[in-house]
Formats: sequence, structure tokens, C-alpha cells
Amino acid sequence: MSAALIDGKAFAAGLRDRVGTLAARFEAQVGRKAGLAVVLVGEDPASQVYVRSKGKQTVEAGMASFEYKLPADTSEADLLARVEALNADPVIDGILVQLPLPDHIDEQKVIATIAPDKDVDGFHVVNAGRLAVGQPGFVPCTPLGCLMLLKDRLGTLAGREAVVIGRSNIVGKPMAQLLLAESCTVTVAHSRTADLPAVVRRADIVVAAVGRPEMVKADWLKPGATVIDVGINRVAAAEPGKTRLVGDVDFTGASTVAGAITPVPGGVGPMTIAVLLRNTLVAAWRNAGQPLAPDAI
Ligand SMILES: Nc1nc2c(c(=O)[nH]1)N[C@@H](CN(C=O)c1ccc(C(=O)N[C@@H](CCC(=O)O)C(=O)O)cc1)CN2
Repeated sequence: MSAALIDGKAFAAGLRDRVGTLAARFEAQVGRKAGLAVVLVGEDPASQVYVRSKGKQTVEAGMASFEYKLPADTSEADLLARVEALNADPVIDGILVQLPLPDHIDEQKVIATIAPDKDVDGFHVVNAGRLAVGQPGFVPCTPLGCLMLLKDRLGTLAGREAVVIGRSNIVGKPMAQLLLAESCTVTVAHSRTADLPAVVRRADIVVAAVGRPEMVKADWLKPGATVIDVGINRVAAAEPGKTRLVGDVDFTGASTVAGAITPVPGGVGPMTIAVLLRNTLVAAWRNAGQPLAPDAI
């Protein structure tokens, strides 16, 4: 079998277009642009790239981007004060603090300080709770992007066996909640799962979010399974001194068994920022007192 490629880059471009249309309508009706604030502490090179992309794509979608680049030695108190100021600013609809933060800052404290209705990352415990009990709220961008790709590929997910590998608050746990809400039978596997290949082999849907380069092998997969690879791992390339990106799935091998698979790069990654723009727009319409219908975008 040769798996179909799930083109996250193309899907993300379509989502950004739809966001752009509704962002223009927002500006025309409300009299200002929807606004996203992104806070970066320190100089982590990957984070700098992601934050730059977020700003560029926000502006391209017709929204206002506010970037705050703070030095690596910013105190926790100063960061919390910045977040409080953004909470109170009426032209800011969404707030994102880029992770990871330097070690001296408590990430959970920072996330807890973001107003839940501006928490477009969906990391605040209030939004995690809303997702768990099925109330409307913000859902973390990467798992929501994975769900969009799955529904686009498979239509209804009800009754399917799904295995999520990884239990982080940012991807694994919300992904499991989303799949459960779609009536999948969900297993969350992790580093201490016994006989992981056997567990994964049950799955019609595999979401790999474990951060281990090419860990999921072809013979772990049920033939025809749909494989969503969340991993972004930089490894040494064949050419000395060069690196390349690989996912958590052995793409070449898995493609011979899976029915469909996301590539790395170009799969889940681009969905993360496209969904961030979508969440910001949803926040903006809600803050303006005109919430969008749940399926508007
Ligand atoms: N506050 C947050 N911090 C972080 C998040 C997040 O959702 N919120 N996610 C990641 C990083 N991230 C966005 O912030 C992100 C990761 C990857 C991509 C992406 O498009 N990847 C490309 C490859 C890019 C490359 O060449 O390095 C791909 O997979 O095709 C976008 C955003 C951690 N922090």
C-alpha cells in the first residue's frame, strides 16, 4: 500500500483564506482589526522563527499583530505584569506567550494569568476544563489542527479506534478529548505503556506526539490506518554538518502500510499557526459581542 499524503500546508492555506475573509468583515463591522499579542521571552532560535511567522501570518490575514520581545532575564513578575496589561487592553483579542519559557519562570503561573477568553492557545485550566466537559472554549491549536485534517480526510470519526501517543497538556491530552468528543474509542499511550506496538496496531487513527524521532515503525500500524505525525525533530542529515526535520513516525516505512499520513515538514506544523489565527478571530467576534456560529470557520 502507498499512503495518501495529507497536505497540512495546503489545508492551512485554505483555513488562512477563510480567516482572512471573516477578519475583513470584522474590521468593516467593528471598526478595528482583530488583534493578537504574542510574547516571546529570550532568544530560543526555533521560538524566534515561530513568533516571526505568527506575526507575518496575522498581518497577512488582515489582523493586527502586537509583538513583545523580552530579554531572557525578564523576571516572572515583569512577565505577569505584561500579561495583566494585555488582559486589560481592549484592542487585544488574543494573547499567546511563546513556550518554552526560561527555567526561572513558572509556565503554569503565566498561563493561569492569561484571561481565559483571550487564551487563544487554549492552555488555561478553564479552557482545558471546558474542553473536558464539552463546553465552548479555546482548544489548543495543534490538536485542533490535527482534528481538522482527520475530519477532512475521513468524514465522521465516530466508532473508530484512535491511539494518541503522548500525554502532554498541549497536544496529547486535548487530542484525546477531541477524539472522544467525536465518539472515537480513544487510548492514550505513553512512555510507560506496555507493548506499545501492539496497542498502536489496534488503531484506525494514530496521532504520534511523543517527541522521539521516527519512533513509530511500519510494523506498528494496522494496514490502512490514518497517521497524524505531530513530531518535529531536528536530526543530523547525511551531509556532514547539516540537519533535517523528521517526525515521530518513520515516514518512509509507514507510508507502505498506512492509508494516509501527514508529512514532516508540511503536515501538522503549518496547521498550528493557521488555527491560532482562527482562534484569534473567534475571540475577536466574541469580544465584540457577536460570537461566530460554532461551525463558521
Ligand atoms: N504558546 C505556544 N508555544 C508553542 C506552541 C504553541 O502552540 N503555543 N507550539 C510549538 C511551536 N509552534 C508554534 O508556536 C510551531 C511549531 C511548528 C510549526 C511549523 O510550521 N513547522 C513546520 C516546520 C518548521 C521548521 O522548518 O522548523 C512544519 O512542520 O512543516 C509552526 C509552529 C511550541 N511552542
